[in-house]
Amino acid sequence: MGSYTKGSHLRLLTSHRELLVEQVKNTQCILDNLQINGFICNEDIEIIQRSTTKTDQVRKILELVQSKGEECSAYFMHILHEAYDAYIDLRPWFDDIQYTPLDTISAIPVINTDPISKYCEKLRCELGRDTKFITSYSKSEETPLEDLYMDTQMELLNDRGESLGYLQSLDELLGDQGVFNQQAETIFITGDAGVGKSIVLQKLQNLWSQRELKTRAKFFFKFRCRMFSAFKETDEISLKDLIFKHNCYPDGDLDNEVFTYILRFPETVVFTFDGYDEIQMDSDLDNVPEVVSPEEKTRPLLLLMNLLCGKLLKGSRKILSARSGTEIQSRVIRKKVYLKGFSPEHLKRYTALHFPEMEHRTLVMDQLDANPHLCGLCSIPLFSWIILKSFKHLHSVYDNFELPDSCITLTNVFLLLSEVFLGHSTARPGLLKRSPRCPAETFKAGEQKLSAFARLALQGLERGGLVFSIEEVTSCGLDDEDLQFGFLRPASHYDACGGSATFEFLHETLQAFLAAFSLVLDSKISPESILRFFSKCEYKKSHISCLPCLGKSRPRDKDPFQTNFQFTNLFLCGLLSKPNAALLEHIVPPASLNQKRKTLKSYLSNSVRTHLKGLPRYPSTDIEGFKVHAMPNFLWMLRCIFETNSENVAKMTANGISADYIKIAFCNIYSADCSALNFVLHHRRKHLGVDMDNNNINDYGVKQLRPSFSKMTVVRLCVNQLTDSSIEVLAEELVRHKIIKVLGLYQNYITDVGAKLVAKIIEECPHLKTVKLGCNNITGVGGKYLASAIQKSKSIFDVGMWGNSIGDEGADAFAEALKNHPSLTNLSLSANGITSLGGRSLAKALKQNTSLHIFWLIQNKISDDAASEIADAFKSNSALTHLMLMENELTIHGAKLLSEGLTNNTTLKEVNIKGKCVSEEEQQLFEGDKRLRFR
Ligand SMILES: Nc1ncnc2c1ncn2[C@@H]1O[C@H](COP(=O)(O)OP(=O)(O)OP(=O)(O)O)[C@@H](O)[C@H]1O
Repeated sequence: MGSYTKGSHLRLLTSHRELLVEQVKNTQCILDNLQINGFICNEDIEIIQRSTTKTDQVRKILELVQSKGEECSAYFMHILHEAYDAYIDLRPWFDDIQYTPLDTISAIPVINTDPISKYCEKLRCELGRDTKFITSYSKSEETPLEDLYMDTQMELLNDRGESLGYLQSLDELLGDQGVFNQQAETIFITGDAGVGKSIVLQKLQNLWSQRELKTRAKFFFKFRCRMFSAFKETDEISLKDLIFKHNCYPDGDLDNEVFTYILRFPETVVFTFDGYDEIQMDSDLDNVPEVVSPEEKTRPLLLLMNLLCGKLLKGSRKILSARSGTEIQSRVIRKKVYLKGFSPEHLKRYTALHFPEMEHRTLVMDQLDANPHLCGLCSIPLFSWIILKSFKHLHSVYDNFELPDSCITLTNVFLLLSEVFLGHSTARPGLLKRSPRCPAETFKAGEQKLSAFARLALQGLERGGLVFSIEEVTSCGLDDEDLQFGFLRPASHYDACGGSATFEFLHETLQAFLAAFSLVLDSKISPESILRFFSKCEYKKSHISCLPCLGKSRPRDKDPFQTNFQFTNLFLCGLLSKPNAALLEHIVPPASLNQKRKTLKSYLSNSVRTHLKGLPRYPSTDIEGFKVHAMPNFLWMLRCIFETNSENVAKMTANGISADYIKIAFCNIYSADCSALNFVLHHRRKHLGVDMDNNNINDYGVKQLRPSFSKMTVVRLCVNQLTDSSIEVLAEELVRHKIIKVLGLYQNYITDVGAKLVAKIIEECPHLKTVKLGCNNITGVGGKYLASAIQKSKSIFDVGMWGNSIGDEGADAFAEALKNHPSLTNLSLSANGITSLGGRSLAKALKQNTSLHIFWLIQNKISDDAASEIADAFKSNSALTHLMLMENELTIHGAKLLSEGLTNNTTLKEVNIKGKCVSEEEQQLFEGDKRLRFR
């Protein structure tokens, strides 16, 4: 509506009367404001309150304000608009009518006297304050969330872990997109350590506090799951305690109106529970004893379980986050979002946020571009943050932007962070730039403090603790001043259930790093006992099944610290690696370092050997030979071997895979892991097929794998966010080595540019049998390149193009390829926008084809116009066994022609034209023809 004319408010109230009567629940706030500002008197209020129901009262109020004229009507609307939470259900209406108050009206104040909205306001205010900054390593460095937050890749998954596409904005998180279980109420966010689960929740909370989240939720309660393990065993709390005592208290709510409202309208409540993996418990969401009453006190964990299962406060929305690998029954999950970190494009934008000055940004970007492994690490936002902060540090200390080594490992990243922390505190003000210390000097100078932090971290890890009391901190030899280093920060007040101050490490991965440091630094820790956390990560034989990593095996074995142990082991490998010896020797006696290194290497070799022997073997369907399925901690083994930098262990691993094919699909591999994979695989003597489908590899990962492509006969990289730049690398390598048999690139971001490169691979690789290119962005142009290459290939057997858009132009080209093709047996051109025009060309080509057995053309636009040509092809074609034409535009007329055509053909087993264009009665006409199918 925008600008309001005389009488327009009056008219609006008349035309939207029913909506207002239905949506306005609180009359008191309206009456209070109308009275305070002299629009109505006591007598008016008494008359209105004589009506017994709320809807009648609203009707009376509407009559009254309209009878008082335009100004009163305008002010009435202004109240509804300003008392935001009291009338939150009207927000879409205000958007619809594009409401803007008149200047004269907006000058009249509105007080929100509704106790519910006063509480909402308090919640918004507290949440806004708590979520304003991204915590950093020192108070002075804290950055406003809005300055550094970037949406990451948020993939929706179904209950089988299959992709349902990506969320475009955080608003969609609470929406219906991707819901696979309407009955369940918990939205599950998962992802690796440091990928940004907490930050996503923080952003969501912050948006809600600013009223920028598209939701009608009036209440938003945030919790960290670790709080539920922090209670004493005997502690009992009720739902009311949980939200009021442990979150936000409703001031002056003597009549308990807020809680009563929450119980009446649970759908107005959103809870976030961050870090479910941090909970130490033995409970199973399947067998949760019911807490019947919201007032009843019970064990806090039980309360949480009941909320998540929807047994308590049914109808409220819950968002739960946990690290990947944490299992929760699908029954409880409404939808699942998997965070995949920064894409290359995100990383560019994130770098720009850190380096607003063009000159610096370019220097940093150049270094990143030259180092795909570093970029791979940067796809995890936490590592990205550390690396970019370190760049800044290097610049401030040494006046340059160069990182020390071209192949920087995760251990190096954390060493750099420690150097920054130690450098901050041991720096002599004003002298820093003129006399920088080298890393060894910085570590030597900070050795004592580093040991103290490391001791504390290890103690925590051993007792399963992430939060430390001040007594624990001081008993390790750390004082108040040491808190300024940045390693530790005060723990959020939600964790301290009323107790005294507590602290936590900047991030759990930093605690894991320091714990590993303690294992190396502490001379009292024997070489054998540095291996203490490996045994906690070993997988019991009974859990080894044929399922891939994200299958039904229980990777966590109920230990909430599993990934922290894995990280500690990884950092131990990194710290004891040869390249880091030069630094470590300044603070650890070389003899001790050597002994520990030897013990670790021999352990690693043995466990890799045992692991590889135990891998289940199956006959491969892609190529001749046997296939092994990697087990969940195979990836961690690879990571450890890479950190150790031991070529011997890598060689042993590569050649110890006693199969022709390894499946590491659905293993949570991200781009930086490809360096580890490559570190091992490039040592392989024999050829190997590698199935890496459904991971998070992207272009950086493919670049890292470059040397290993010389060994690969199968390259499966489906669903990995690859663009044409990956295909460039693949084309160069695969064409150079010419051993490729199977190339899987389904569901990536390949365009015609990439299609041209794939065509080159098809043309020049004489053993290539299978190419899967479905669900990319290939048009007729790319289709032509591919078809022409397929035409020339004598080995190609199976081609999948499902879900591109090659259209009739591409279909014509494929028709040419089909004519007299010697080997192409399976082809899918489904969902490619092919009309009868293309359909006719393909049918004509079939007359001259003797190789194709199965032809998928479903979900195209082929109509009866092509039917006679297809039927004609049946006469002369004697190779085709299955023609799949489901969901095209064929009607009864087409069906008749096809049926007649079939009488001349004995090879076809099925022609399927299932779709909406032939009615059930019409289908009955073909009952005698078993080969023409409609379902
Ligand atoms: N979307 C983002 N935008 C900007 N920075 C981010 C983003 N996500 C994460 N970060 C950076 O990474 C750090 C770690 O993120 P966060 O704590 O959310 O990870 P997490 O997935 O919860 O890790 P964990 O499983 O270990 O708890 C943040 O403190 C922030 O500096």
